[in-house]
Amino acid sequence: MSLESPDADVITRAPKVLLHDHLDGGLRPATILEIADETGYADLPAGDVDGLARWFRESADSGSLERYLETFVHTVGVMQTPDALRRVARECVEDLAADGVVYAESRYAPEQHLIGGLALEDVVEAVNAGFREGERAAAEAGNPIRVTALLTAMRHAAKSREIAELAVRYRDDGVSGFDIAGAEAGYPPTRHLDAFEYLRRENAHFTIHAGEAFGLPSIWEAIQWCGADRLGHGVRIVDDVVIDHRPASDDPGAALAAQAAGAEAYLGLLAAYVKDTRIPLEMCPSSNVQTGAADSVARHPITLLKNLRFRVTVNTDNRLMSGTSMSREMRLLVEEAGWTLRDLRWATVNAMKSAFIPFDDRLALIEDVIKPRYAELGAP
Ligand SMILES: O=c1[nH]cnc2c1ncn2[C@@H]1O[C@H](CO)[C@@H](O)[C@H]1O
Ligand SMILES: [Zn+2]
Repeated sequence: MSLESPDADVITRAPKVLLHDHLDGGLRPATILEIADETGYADLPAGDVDGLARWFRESADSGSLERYLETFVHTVGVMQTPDALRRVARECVEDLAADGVVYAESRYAPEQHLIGGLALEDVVEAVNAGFREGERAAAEAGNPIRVTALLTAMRHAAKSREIAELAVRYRDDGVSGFDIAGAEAGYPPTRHLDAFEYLRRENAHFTIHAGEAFGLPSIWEAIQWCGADRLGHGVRIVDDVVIDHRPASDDPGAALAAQAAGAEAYLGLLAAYVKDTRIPLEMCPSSNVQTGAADSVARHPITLLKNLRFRVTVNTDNRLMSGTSMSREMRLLVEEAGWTLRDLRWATVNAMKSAFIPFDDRLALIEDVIKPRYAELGAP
């Protein structure tokens, strides 16, 4: 085993922190089939586990965020009863724990789970019950994990204020924050300013999907108008980084090589603000390759931003649509972008520092779990 290039086994054993994972993007294919059968959902595009898994991966591999998002119709379609929501949430926790995740924030949009007649509160309570069951099962299996929920509002809809109020109502019951998601182009974050201003008055936390399918204006609004604590993706911040007299986004591979060879990076005012105020970037390499926000993991801006010491974190986004896991995202970064075990530890500590749970809880996980377990793996 080498620190420079940790192998798959070491990566699986390493403690991980996951801030950006959609509950409705991480179902087990077998579970989708079983719930569809039980609830009479007849629209699934495949009738067997392998075929369904392949359909999600291939359909999400479209180069467009809008088409990628169309695949969620089937996961959301089978998440419309309390039993289904509880089961999906429990399995999510078990799957993350088995992959070495010790703390996760799992997000979903309650407003998308009302088709079967549930109230917003029913949705949150069913998911919370599943998370608690999953935590108990994981602890019994020897993989303790803590999971909190982020409530997402869909950016094309008009429910953000209501969902923000729901997040505040459940802040002492398993919900740690708020998010907006969905198609980015045409739906700027300021459309939901009322929700964000309300959350700030309530001293609540939120992240915003920004700088994924749309560039700097979206990131700027998310931070300077809305006051986001973190950025979902934020990859396009590289549009505001110049290396060798060219925006790093012109040719991310060349920019990375030039920076590694010693070329200075010049940050625009927005990039400097994001870096200087340590705004966490919830980066999701495989997802971005599928939606066309990056052309490969090797050339994904995450590595340049890590080298420039932005507060980078590694995330899965949608495990089902990307056929991925935290271990796989980390393995790809090691194998294709030269990340070391130290880099993985650094990103993990970054993520834990950036979580929406109280500071003392974050510190305890860093000092009592993450650092000692990385030390055992040989990364002091
Ligand atoms: O990468 C993404 N960008 C924007 N929206 C997303 C992404 N992944 C999932 N969702 C959207 O978030 C909803 C709630 O979880 C999902 O239903 C999907 O529509
Ligand atoms: Zn996302």
